[in-house]
Amino acid sequence: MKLQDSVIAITGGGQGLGRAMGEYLAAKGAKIALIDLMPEKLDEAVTACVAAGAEARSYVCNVAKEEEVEKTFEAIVKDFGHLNGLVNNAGILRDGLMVKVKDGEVERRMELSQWQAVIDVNLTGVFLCGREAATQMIKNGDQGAIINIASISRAGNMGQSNYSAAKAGVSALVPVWAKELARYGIRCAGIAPGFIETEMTASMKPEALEKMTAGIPLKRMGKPEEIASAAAFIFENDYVSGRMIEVDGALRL
Ligand SMILES: NC(=O)C1=CN([C@@H]2O[C@H](COP(=O)(O)OP(=O)(O)OC[C@H]3O[C@@H](n4cnc5c(N)ncnc54)[C@H](O)[C@@H]3O)[C@@H](O)[C@H]2O)C=CC1
Ligand SMILES: CC(C)c1ccc(C(=O)O)c(O)c1O
Repeated sequence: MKLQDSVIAITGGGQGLGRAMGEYLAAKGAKIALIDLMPEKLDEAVTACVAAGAEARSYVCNVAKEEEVEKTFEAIVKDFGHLNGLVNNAGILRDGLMVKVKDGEVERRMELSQWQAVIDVNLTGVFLCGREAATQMIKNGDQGAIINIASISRAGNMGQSNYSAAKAGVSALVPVWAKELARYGIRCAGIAPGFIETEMTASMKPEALEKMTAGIPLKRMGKPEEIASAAAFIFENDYVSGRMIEVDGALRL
């Protein structure tokens, strides 16, 4: 698929990896629909995509709300005329151990609300956006690809019952959708990033950063552009489908 003039929707596009992917794909000529909860962040990200050389629009939407997601994808096709791709990137963290023994007593540490919040956004949100993107693409006769952003934590990371379960789930959806949607000319693939340089890691203490990077075989965190270039590769290579790409500097948790 050629990125030039393709229409790509990106959830969680207001900041971080979503914004970086928007700018990268915009520089390759794609038209970008950025979806996020935060209007101010969306405005800044749209300006950055336009500066990178492409048409871009923003859509305020909670990916965990079915009705909002349906309206958003209808609006994207109405505004741009087409939809050729989706990056399911929006995600949140609410880390915590499941249980802990304190003073000889077993305490429940991960609240159901903490579990549910992450499942709602990181798993249900991916399902809803994938379903609506596929619906609009098929109705409109548009071919293209859906990319699910997982994490190295999909293999199971301590303190991340909710997050690891959701990221394993979105990875499992990749071959399911690749098989179900191939007949409509829609591919599906995923990216599982390791630690990537973001605003959060930039604000970490140097000692903590050093300790974290020391455990990565490549001895550095990834850059947002390195995730964005993996996304561009998936969109541009028409024989990539049903698989995960791991971009993690060879780290294993
Ligand atoms: N930063 C990292 O090192 C890694 C990130 N990831 C994954 O990459 C993705 C992006 O991560 P970052 O850019 O670091 O996160 P971030 O927190 O900087 O950005 C996430 C964006 O998603 C938006 N968002 C959150 N909940 C939403 C909802 N319900 N509806 C719509 N938008 C919502 C936020 O407003 C924010 O703009 C996530 O799925 C994350 O799990 C995976 C591995 C490593
Ligand atoms: C534990 C993994 C590598 C990780 C680290 C940080 C974030 C983040 O800041 O969003 C993640 O989403 C992760 O999956």
